[in-house]
Amino acid sequence: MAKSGKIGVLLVNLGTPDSTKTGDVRKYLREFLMDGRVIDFPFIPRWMLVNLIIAPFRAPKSAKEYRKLWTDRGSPLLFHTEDLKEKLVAKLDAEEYLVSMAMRYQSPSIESGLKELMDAKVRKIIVLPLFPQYASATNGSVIDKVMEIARGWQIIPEITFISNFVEHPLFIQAWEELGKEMMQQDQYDRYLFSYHGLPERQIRKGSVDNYCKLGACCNKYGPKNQFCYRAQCFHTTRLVAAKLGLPEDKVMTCFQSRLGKDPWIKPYTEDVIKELAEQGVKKVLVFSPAFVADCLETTVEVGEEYKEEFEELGGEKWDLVPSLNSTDTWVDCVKDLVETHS
Ligand SMILES: C=CC1=C(C)c2cc3[nH]c(cc4nc(cc5[nH]c(cc1n2)c(C)c5CCC(=O)O)C(CCC(=O)O)=C4C)c(C)c3C=C
Ligand SMILES: [Fe+2]
Ligand SMILES: [Fe+2]
Repeated sequence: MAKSGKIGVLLVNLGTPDSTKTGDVRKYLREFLMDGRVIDFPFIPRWMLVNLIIAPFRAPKSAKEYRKLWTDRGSPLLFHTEDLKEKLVAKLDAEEYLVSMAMRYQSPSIESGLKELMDAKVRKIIVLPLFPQYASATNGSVIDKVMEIARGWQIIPEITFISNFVEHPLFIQAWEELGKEMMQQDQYDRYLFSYHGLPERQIRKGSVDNYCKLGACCNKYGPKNQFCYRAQCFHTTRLVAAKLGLPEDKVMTCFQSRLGKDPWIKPYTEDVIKELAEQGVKKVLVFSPAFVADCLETTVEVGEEYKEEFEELGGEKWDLVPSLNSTDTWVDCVKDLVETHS
């Protein structure tokens, strides 16, 4: 029998507040941090921590940060994801594919993205969480949410989840091209790859047969640690650095954006900045390849706060490689991911 209907594609990024008002930032933080895959505590302690401590105290501070980031088009995370979707639509066969876009938290919701696809009676859905390295807090959470929604449908079409795309050649090439452009303009003493951090506990919980010890084990990426976020980050660094021909002793991987007092995966970006300054390093180029779109964590945290820290400690140049956003090679990467999972 001939197949009927298009293939639906759902692109999902993390989410961002609806505006920079403290109330909207608080609403966003509450939804985000009440996700049991993000703060992986039992419900009551999580509720108390989020609603009595983090949301009330962090919201005004975060709102200020978001004001530095906001543009005429709103939050970069959101508009870059919209641009990515539009460019993907232009490259895919319109007879075969229908693309929608959603945010895991706030708007547009995953419910609305899936509804658009289901209303068009798609025969299959491909879900692409826009996080290159798998983490339960991000990719896992998107998959969980889609399954929760699909549970309520009478007919559940075939659904394919793309778990991660850390090794996709076009993902690596897209970073190579952006890095090259920066390196044509200046020369650097060190190349820092700063990824979003995760609580160490979350890596241990996902470690198969207790393999991951959060040490040198993560320097290799293979079947035994294929879901280890830390190992995938180190692997990304190696692949991008090799493509750019960067000398091994000038490349470092580190982890940013810690929240709370529990240990997060190391080395911490703040510590590495201090070490570099102590060694007399003057010029640093920073990649943030856990993010596919510029956002608070790249533009403000890396591009402004870490830069200030480095310069206060004697550094002279701290440049951030812009994110993939909706650059051509990245759009080609997403197109290829969709077509190979069709
Ligand atoms: C690589 C992707 C991400 C992982 C893994 C991740 C884990 C994670 N994040 C928090 C807490 C916060 N993250 C915040 C912002 C934020 N996080 C990501 C991506 C990952 N998070 C992005 C793209 C953004 C930026 C969103 C934007 O609007 O630009 C924030 C909010 C900002 C702030 O108040 O500082 C928090 C809080 C935890 C706890 C966690 C893993 C457990
Ligand atoms: Fe985060
Ligand atoms: Fe590991």
